[in-house]
Amino acid sequence: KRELPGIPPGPNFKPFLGNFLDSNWTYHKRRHIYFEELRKQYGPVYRIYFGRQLLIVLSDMESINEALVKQKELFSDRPTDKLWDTNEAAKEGTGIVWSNGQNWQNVRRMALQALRDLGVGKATIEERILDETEYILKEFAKSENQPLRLNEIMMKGTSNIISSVVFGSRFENDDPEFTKIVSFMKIAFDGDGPYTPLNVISQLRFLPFVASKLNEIVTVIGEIKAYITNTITEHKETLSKENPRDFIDVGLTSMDESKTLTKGVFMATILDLFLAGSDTTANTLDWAFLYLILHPEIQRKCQQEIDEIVGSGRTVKWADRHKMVYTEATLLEVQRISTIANTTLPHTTTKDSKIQGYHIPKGCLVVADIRAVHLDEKLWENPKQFNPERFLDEDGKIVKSNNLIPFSVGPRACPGASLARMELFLIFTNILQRYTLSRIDESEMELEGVLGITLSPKPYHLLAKSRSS
Ligand code: HEM
Repeated sequence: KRELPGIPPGPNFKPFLGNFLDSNWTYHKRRHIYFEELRKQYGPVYRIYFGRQLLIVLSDMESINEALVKQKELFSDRPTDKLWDTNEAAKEGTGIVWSNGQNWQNVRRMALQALRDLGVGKATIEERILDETEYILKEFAKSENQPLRLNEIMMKGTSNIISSVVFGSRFENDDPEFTKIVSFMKIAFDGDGPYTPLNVISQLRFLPFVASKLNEIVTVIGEIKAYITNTITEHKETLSKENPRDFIDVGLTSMDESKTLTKGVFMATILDLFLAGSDTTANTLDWAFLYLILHPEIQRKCQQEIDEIVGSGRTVKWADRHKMVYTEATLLEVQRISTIANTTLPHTTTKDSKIQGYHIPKGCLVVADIRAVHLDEKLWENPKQFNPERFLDEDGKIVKSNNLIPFSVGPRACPGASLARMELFLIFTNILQRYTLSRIDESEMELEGVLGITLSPKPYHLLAKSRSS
């Protein structure tokens, strides 16, 4: 119970459990509010104990930059050895999210290069996103004038975009295998992620209830891996190294050339792209439409801009975004105010260091509280108010802000940011071009959010009315 001298301040804690009961019980699904309270009490750099692990929370731009950018060599590792569940999942190799050192650099570089070669930021990926948007719109058409829940539709859409980038094909929305994979991802993201009680008391895994849940997870991951293995086998037979069709082709080529990219690492990387790329983007869209329903005047302004710049005769394209400043500002404001990744994933320190004068010991856990930066009153006027205009200057141009960091900063920052931005813009605008969304039940429209690995809106229904009828 004796603390190291000079470490950041923080709340009282219990032996063995640390502050676990507060973060997981008192603030169940509301850890973001717990962090908000702690920041008020202890300032922007504070500590809690997650079980026996010291966890440092950095919750202003200065401390985040000081750690993740200025001391990036010390703060860019993941605490793979300290988290029981990730250790378990990584038995056959880690992908991008949970690798460290040279292995991480190699696999991250390979994935980024592959995404670039396959056309993220270029027309190829745009076509895949627009194709998938048409399927999303078909789901809207099926539920016209009936209560509609966006989350599953968006999850299937964003997973299918990753699928077409990775496998070169999409799943049918009513394919039971696909529905199972998507609901598994949803369950995983609704859980506590790195804050799972198993990381405090790993023996909990022997309780029958927990053991059967873990077995279910192992079974679904096994099925996903079997699917990936089959797809890899099929791809091998038709592979042309000069013309990679998708991520699997790029991976197969790199596997031949590099020893670090083993089959286990490649498999884990594909799982990472699905897990990190589907729920995050789907959730941001879910928030975006919730805010538009609550602010019909902002929805109208976005639609007016779409009508003016594109009209109704063709789909909205990525190149249109330069002229659609109000819509761009609205999407930036959604990312600021909802901050679906309320904190970064856990980082760890490879040496003792100092942040804002505090001692940060080697091997502790560190997270950046992105939500705290996005709601910092020193950086934003009325931060809890939804106001796209804050991202527009007097000449109606977009104001770029270094304080908007939904994808984190430093070497661990999200490698999927370009893909995500493209998806957000194309799906958001093409839906608004064809549908007007409105609220059904006011009591559902809560903005506090429910925290799993990401922060999602409390499930809500909306009404989608075709603009052409
Ligand atoms: C709006 C959507 C998204 C948001 C807000 C988001 C946000 C983030 C954040 C905050 C991190 C953690 C960075 C850190 O620990 O410092 C992260 C990591 C990551 N994201 Fe995203 N992300 C999004 C979409 C995507 C997409 C579409 C992909 C894949 C194509 C993706 C792949 C990854 C991967 C692989 C990592 C781990 C990076 C590493 O450890 O080196 N993300 N993302």
